[in-house]
Amino acid sequence: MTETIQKRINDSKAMRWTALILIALMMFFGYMFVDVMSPLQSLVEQERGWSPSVFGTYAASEYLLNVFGFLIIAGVILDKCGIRFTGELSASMMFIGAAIKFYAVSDWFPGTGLATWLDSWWITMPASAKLASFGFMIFGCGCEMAGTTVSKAIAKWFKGKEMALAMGLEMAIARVGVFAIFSISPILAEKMGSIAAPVGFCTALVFIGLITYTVFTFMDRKLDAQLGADGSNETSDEEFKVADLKNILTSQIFWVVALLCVLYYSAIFPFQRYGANMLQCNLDGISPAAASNIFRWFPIGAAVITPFLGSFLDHKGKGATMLMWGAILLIACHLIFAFVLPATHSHVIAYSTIVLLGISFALVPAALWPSVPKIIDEKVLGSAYCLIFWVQNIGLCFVPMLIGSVLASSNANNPAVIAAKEAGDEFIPYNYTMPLVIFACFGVAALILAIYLKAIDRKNHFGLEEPNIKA
Ligand SMILES: C[C@H](NC(=O)[C@@H](N)CCCCN)C(=O)O
Repeated sequence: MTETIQKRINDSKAMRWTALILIALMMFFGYMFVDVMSPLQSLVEQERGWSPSVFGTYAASEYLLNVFGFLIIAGVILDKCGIRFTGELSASMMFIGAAIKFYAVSDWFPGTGLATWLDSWWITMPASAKLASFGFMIFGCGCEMAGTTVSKAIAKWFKGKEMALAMGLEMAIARVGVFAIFSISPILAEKMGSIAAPVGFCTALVFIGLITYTVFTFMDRKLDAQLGADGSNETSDEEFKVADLKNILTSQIFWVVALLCVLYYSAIFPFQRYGANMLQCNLDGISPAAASNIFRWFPIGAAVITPFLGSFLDHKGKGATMLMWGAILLIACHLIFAFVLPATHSHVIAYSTIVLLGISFALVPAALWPSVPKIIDEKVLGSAYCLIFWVQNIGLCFVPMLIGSVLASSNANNPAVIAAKEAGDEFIPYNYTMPLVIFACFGVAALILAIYLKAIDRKNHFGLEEPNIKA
């Protein structure tokens, strides 16, 4: 008797990579929206009166609801309702939040009753900033929930296949989005004569992301029909129970991964906010544009290398070792920025350290996210990703504030800073040594956790050092 083996939609290379492109586009547009206002800080100050501290509050609002528990609920929604519903919900929240922020910075908003009311309390925060922060908070919930949904979707579609390469490519595409918007946003704002133009442009792109994800859901429905699942919890036979969260939270390896994640990313994303200014201060006050030109090799370097490292992980493994090397490079780079760059003012050292940091930023994400399905039961994978993001978001929300205050206090008696402020100079030559040492300390703690992770993997055989594709 001949047995016919039913081919599934994700067995076709073309189909699973098409699925990846469709979901990665949602994240690409999402990451563009996140940073659309980052290069416009001074313009927003001129046009809408947002001071640097208002800008900081607005930036933190992205993570606020997530930190106060939304991401935990998001994990339950993801595991209970599946990747189709949660993806659509996240993309819709991203679009609604984006549209609110667009309205807040548009010329239609000032003079309305809502604007007058919002201006009547907490007067240091303009009405436009309050409403934009509210929109960004909703967008941030959608975007982080989408990030976890995408990881779970890739784990489902690429299980036993090129999973790490697919996750690496998805992250690479998102990083290209950051690079692209840093280049496009100032041009659009200048050409259209308003900060609302790039925000409106990216809001439209976020809507396109909602459409591409919707197309993916039709493909995923087909995969479920082939898997014989009912579509509510697409990948698992067993029903998810909220009580399962207890198993995650009491798992030692979960906490090792979550803490490693928050420590590592706290030395990356918050650094990204200060990086260009740090280069300016250490390279004899080069222009902000010249500093950005050096700094943008960081996300682009990571984008180019991440898929190769993902492919390496698929075929050769060594995930825990990659995490260790990523942390070692992170420590080395921050120490070079802290001590070698201020002493040498060398552009060659600046460029090569940025490239090294890009390699680190490829090593850790490429190894970290595909390792989660190896240590966590599939039916609670969504909750596990969300809980890791939750712990990480706490760091991303508060570390920039910590770094900002350390930068201010460690420069309080800096004569060059005092003189520049007294002279009313636009450029303030801050000394970044203390914040950079803090970033390096995060790296040291992440390294210790990576070494520990490798040890418990060796003992418990989680397979972190094993390839995803078995020959
Ligand atoms: C996949 C991973 N994403 C995250 O860690 C997000 N929780 C944070 C994204 C922050 C963007 N402002 C990554 O991008 O490596």
